[in-house]
Amino acid sequence: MSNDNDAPLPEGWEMRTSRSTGMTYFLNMYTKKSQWERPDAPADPGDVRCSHILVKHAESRRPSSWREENITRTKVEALDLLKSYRKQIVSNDASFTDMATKYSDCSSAKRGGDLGMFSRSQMQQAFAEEAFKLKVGQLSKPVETESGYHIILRTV
Ligand SMILES: O=C(N[C@H](Cc1nc2ccccc2[nH]1)C(=O)O)c1cc2ccccc2s1
Repeated sequence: MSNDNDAPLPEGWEMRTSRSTGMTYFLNMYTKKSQWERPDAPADPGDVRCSHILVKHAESRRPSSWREENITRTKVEALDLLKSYRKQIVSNDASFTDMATKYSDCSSAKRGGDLGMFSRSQMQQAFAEEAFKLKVGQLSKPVETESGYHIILRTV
């Protein structure tokens, strides 16, 4: 995707000037991530970018993660745990990115929960359905897929 310098920045992004170097950089107001490259506009209006927090349980498709080799919690325990994380985020006691990095059972935890850009067909249907309903910056309620329970933050 060419970086058209006249195109408006995608929603949620701001252009900043580095105090130390005077160089222009770009800051995503939702993920608080900054980068030197101008962010690409969504590859096509059908694509979105989301971050998520996943809590797996014993009946998850793959009941294992970087956090826990053998996940034994029940579905009810997983949902309760995820709701407690969501409450901390909504009450601003913790940032989404920190909570994803610490607690998400998805390998995207290493990227603050960021899944990158995706189209509807690229993610499990229940996940995509909720993700595409979100406005940029909006946090979903808990969503169930075969992987477990997720909360989804749309960032682009
Ligand atoms: O499917 C993945 N990870 C699975 C868990 C999982 N299941 C999902 C279902 C829908 C959306 C995200 C999901 N993540 C795992 O680690 O067992 C992905 C990891 C990553 C990492 C970076 C970018 C995309 C993806 S999709």
